[in-house]
Amino acid sequence: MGEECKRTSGGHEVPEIKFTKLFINGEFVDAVSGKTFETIDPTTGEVLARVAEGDKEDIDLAVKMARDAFDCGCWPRMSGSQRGKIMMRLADLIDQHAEELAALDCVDGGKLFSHVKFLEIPKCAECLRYFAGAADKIHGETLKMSSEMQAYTLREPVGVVGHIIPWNFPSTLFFYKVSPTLAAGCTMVVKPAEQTPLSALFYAHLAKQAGIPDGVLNVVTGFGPTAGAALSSHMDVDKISFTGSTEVGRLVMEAAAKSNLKPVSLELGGKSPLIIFDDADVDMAVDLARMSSFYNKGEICVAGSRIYVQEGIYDEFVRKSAEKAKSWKVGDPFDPQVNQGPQVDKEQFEKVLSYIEHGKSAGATLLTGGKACGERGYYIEPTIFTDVKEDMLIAQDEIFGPVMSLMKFK
Ligand SMILES: NC(=O)C1=CN([C@@H]2O[C@H](COP(=O)(O)OP(=O)(O)OC[C@H]3O[C@@H](n4cnc5c(N)ncnc54)[C@H](O)[C@@H]3O)[C@@H](O)[C@H]2O)C=CC1
Ligand SMILES: O=C(O)/C=C/C=C(\O)C(=O)O
Repeated sequence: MGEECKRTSGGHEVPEIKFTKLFINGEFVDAVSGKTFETIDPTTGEVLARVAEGDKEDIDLAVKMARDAFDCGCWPRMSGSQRGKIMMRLADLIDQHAEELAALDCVDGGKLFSHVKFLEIPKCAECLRYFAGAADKIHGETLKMSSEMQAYTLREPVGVVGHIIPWNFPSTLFFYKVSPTLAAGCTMVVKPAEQTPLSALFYAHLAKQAGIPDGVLNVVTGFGPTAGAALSSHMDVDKISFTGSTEVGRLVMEAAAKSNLKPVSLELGGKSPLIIFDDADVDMAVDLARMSSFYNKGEICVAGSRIYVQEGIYDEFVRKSAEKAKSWKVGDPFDPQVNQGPQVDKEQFEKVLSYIEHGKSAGATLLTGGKACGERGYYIEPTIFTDVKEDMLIAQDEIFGPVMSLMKFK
């Protein structure tokens, strides 16, 4: 990883953390309050960096800068093809820094380095390129109203957009939100999750290098109830987009309704079922179920963590799933042989362990796993329960951890 590598995590080198301040109007600045917060390396539980703690005053400043940038027209009135060109440059810069960016999400969020480097970061660049291509194809419609009259529609940028990002896919979800916003000609304030603020600040730096004008993309790191709430209730934010828990999604919608009735996009939790019938290829189904439940340590909104298996193949499915779970390697997320790193933080770690305890006390059978592992950090064994009943919490709640619940059906 070159000369910048100075520290170690799980025995591997990680890059120097260069950006820890808020990014407002094209500059890295301290929070108005001067406060900072710690971001933790989940492989060790130790402090990785101190990051500026933005709150309402910083959000106000960032929104004002985003408004000024919108009103000056430098971005919304730039031709779509020119905006697309700048977005393409940003995509190229992301490709060039893939290793460093992947290392940041790995140390900050416990994500697998190889997955982030070879899957997520390229997907972020692809997402930008896709929307860069769309930037000059934002069409309206022409309607013939009568022989004398025609009506037409124009699509216009909505204005200043607020984005609130979770910690499970800090890069992917940053670009799922930021790319279409840039393409449409909007300006924005992004609030990354407090657990994983580092890559967003690096993206802000790259955005400036790519030529995105000052004030178009602002990043305010900080906590949900302060910075996040200030963004969603802001009177001068024209639209808010949020990915995270259902509980906070409700708060965001309420804040939007109570302030300026801004439109809201929410991407929330889930408890996706997999339904596996007797005629399925059992080996393939076992592999897919394992990936579906344990991918990204189960920290994904589409985790297929409740699995219904038809009675004819149930016993075989259970036996093979137990074998496969045992070969699923948990450990240092920089190690290419490892399948699963640590949960993102102590809170999630404890929450997942408490669901496991709940499953046991509710009468489900613990087939494999069920414990924390490793000498330090927030690691949990891939865990499978059988004999799960519909009304158990482990079959109802989004666990957001490596826990699979198996249920037999006729
Ligand atoms: N759909 C998804 O991808 C995600 C789902 N979750 C679910 O939520 C559970 C709890 O995780 P948390 O980190 O507590 O999620 P969360 O919903 O609290 O956090 C997500 C984002 O919302 C912000 N936020 C928190 N409170 C806010 C508020 N009052 N106003 C505006 N923004 C606010 C946070 O700072 C973060 O940026 C997880 O166990 C999981 O079940 C969590 C993260 C992502
Ligand atoms: O598209 C992906 O690779 C991952 C997306 C994850 C989410 O949207 C989520 O967990 O909320």
